[in-house]
Amino acid sequence: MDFVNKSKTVTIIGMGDFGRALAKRLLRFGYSVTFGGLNPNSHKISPLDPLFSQTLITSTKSAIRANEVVFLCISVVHFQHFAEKYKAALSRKIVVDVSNRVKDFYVTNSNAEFLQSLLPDAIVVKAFNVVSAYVMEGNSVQNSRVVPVASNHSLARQAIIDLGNEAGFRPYDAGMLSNSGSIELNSTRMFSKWKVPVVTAAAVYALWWLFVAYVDFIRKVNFTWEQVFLRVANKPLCMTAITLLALTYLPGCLAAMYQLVNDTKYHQFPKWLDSWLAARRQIGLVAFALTSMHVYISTLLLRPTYFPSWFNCSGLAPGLDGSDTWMNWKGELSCLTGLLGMLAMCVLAVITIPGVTDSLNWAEWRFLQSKCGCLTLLFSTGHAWVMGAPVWMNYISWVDVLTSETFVSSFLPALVVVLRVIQSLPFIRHSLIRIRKGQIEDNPSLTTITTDTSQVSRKAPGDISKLTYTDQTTSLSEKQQQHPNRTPAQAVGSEDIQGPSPSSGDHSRVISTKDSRAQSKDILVCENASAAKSPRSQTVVKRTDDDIRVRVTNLADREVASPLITSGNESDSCEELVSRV
Ligand SMILES: NC(=O)C1=CN([C@@H]2O[C@H](COP(=O)(O)OP(=O)(O)OC[C@H]3O[C@@H](n4cnc5c(N)ncnc54)[C@H](OP(=O)(O)O)[C@@H]3O)[C@@H](O)[C@H]2O)C=CC1
Ligand SMILES: [Cu+2]
Repeated sequence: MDFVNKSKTVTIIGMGDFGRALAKRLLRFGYSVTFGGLNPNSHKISPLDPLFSQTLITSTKSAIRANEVVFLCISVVHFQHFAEKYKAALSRKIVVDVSNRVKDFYVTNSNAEFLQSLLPDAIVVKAFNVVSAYVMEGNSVQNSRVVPVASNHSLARQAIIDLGNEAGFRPYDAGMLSNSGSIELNSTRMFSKWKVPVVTAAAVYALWWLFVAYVDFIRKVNFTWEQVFLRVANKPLCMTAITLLALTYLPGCLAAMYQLVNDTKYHQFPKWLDSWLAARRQIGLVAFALTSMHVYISTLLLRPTYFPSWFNCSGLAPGLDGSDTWMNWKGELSCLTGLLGMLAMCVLAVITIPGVTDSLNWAEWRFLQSKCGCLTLLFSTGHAWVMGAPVWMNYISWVDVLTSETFVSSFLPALVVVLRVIQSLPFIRHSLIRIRKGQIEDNPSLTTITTDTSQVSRKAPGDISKLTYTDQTTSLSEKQQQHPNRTPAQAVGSEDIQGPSPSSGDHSRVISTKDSRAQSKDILVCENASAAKSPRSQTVVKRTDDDIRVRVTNLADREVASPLITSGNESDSCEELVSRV
């Protein structure tokens, strides 16, 4: 079987929306397509479309025979019927399963594994199910979709990755077919990363609403009910935005504190902190959306009757049109701090757009994230304080202060600012830099193992967030999502951790563990799992029949080591670890 598809010919079974869109994309990139369908004579392919003029449309059987690579663009519901009929013809062919889950049609594990069980002699590859027919058909290949490709056969997987690359996608090796379950789930699960941030925002907004209702309608009556839609609703909106902003930067401070307390970056964060770090991007974007709304509403209402303390008036005959009023320092400074905060937030939001993220190098991205984040917090807190501080001075009791909306809502952001200032003090900063560098003295017994994904069940990018990272203030899962072609190790700039690699496109999962028996600077080499040799050699590469390999290294390579995922015990030796992997 020729896995290098030099002839650039493929078969597509199913002339529905997806099959046609896929054919168009492949034809555009120089492939020849043979279509096979149930009814080759009644299909929706327009003979007038010049793209399809050279396309052969034939019976399913002839189409399968025509090429080594067969895209199966039919619903999973028809798999069984299809397989029964064409099992023999598909023997030793690469069958690409593009299907997504169908409600009420139950399959164990995944559609792809179901198909593989129906076609045991074929090589099933899961790919392209994350791309919609609409996107597939589109002309634009800029920012094209990241496509996970999974199969039990590494050469077939590579052939489809090559094809995806040629067709303008960003395919990546997603390991074994057993990972198709999460690939299929990730492509149909709705807004899974947004649920917690949105629910948190709604809960915070509801709490601030209750607070505002108590302060402005029960404790004192400051507004009429007619103003609840904009003027009053704008208050909890602003308070929620600033709280979410603080919640975006607080976990970074907590992570730094955790590292300082443990004096190492190689301790796993608690699970809640891990999830919180991974959700920062979404929380920040929700904060940005609410801030934008707050700015629009405030601009609509910006007049002396709504914000009397922001304006001076001549005092003679205040006109209804505000013609004899002008903004005082408080009004001007509130607006300025608010707008500067919004500007910094816009920069933060823009750099989360994948195209922009890709155009920045790691240093630029980190600089903007960190500095604009700090500025946003400072300006937003300043905005609340400019509005509130002149009033706080006149308060006589603590109850007044504690029922001040500006004071209460700016408490958390101010705390984050203070934490960040403390963490930037020279002696604390140096400790953090030392810890994050992962110096050898840190933990001289540390061992890192990388394994090829075909060995361990590799997670799709969405699931990589479940692995631990200790990457300064930036979550690995975040960078992994932004650079899905990088392995977790690569995501922190450790390209060479994989050592001598026969196929550079392979992705690795990094597992760390402690090896109390490994001596510092000793690296264990094993040509295969059962022959762990000298503890003073250079690299560990295990190759079995296919492409499975393991590399064990110790702290001599640690400056390129990735954030760590714990597996194994204190007492495990390298040999045991290798044999277990
Ligand atoms: N549409 C999309 O955006 C996406 C679709 N997918 C997946 O792609 C697959 C196809 O989807 P889509 O194109 O939208 O569906 P359609 O219903 O538009 O097309 C399905 C096609 O499959 C044909 N077909 C059904 N059974 C067989 C069979 N036994 N042999 C040959 N052909 C058969 C149908 O033929 P006939 O018309 O004669 O019944 C029809 O042309 C699905 O598994 C879906 O999950 C994945 C990602 C996105
Ligand atoms: Cu405001």
